[in-house]
Amino acid sequence: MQIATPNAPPVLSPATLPHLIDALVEQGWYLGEGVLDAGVCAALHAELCDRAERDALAAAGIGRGNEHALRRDIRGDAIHWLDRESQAQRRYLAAMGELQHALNQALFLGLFEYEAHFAHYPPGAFYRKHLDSFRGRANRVISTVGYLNPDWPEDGGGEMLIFAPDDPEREVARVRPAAGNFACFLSETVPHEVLPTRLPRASIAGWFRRNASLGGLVDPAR
Ligand SMILES: O=C(O)CCC(=O)C(=O)O
Ligand SMILES: [Fe+2]
Repeated sequence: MQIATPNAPPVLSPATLPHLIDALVEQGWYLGEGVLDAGVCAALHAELCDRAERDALAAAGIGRGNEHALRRDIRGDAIHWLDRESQAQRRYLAAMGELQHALNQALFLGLFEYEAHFAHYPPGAFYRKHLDSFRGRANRVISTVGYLNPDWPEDGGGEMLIFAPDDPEREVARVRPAAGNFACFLSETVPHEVLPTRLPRASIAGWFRRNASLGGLVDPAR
């Protein structure tokens, strides 16, 4: 049971939950603008910038377990897995716990775990079009992205594009990585991409997982 800070507003406003669930069911993705608490975004942004300045981030790779590989031609961010170290992280994770509960109640998804990392994209970095999970390896079910950048200018770049599940060439939405914005989509079917950023770009990417360990095979967490 998460102990809430007295009088702290919820990080993800409860009023967004019904919209989020409807959008996931109808189109497979949800975008909310200004739905994350500004104070928590600012604290998380400061924490990530501090890590970036201290070189306390790891180059992000693709693939999990033994297949993990660094591919600068595919993604150029640097990451740090959330570890509950700060109050802001604990509040963000508590909000994702509430979201997990709401998704399980409404959609019977059996989500049992959430993993998330900070991501710092230096100028010029991007993440090519991809899916977050592959069919048949039922692990990541729902993806979330929370954006942390204050005052993102129109020409800042770094937008995330979402493509139609049934037509990966058709763009259906794009989100500016401005603080407060939040995206949520089906990990197995929704292609998405991060355009090259012009400014340092901060986000938290996270995934709700189902337990995918089968027949004694270990399912690597990351
Ligand atoms: O930061 C974003 O907008 C999305 C990142 C992403 O797609 C991922 O980390 O899998
Ligand atoms: Fe992704």
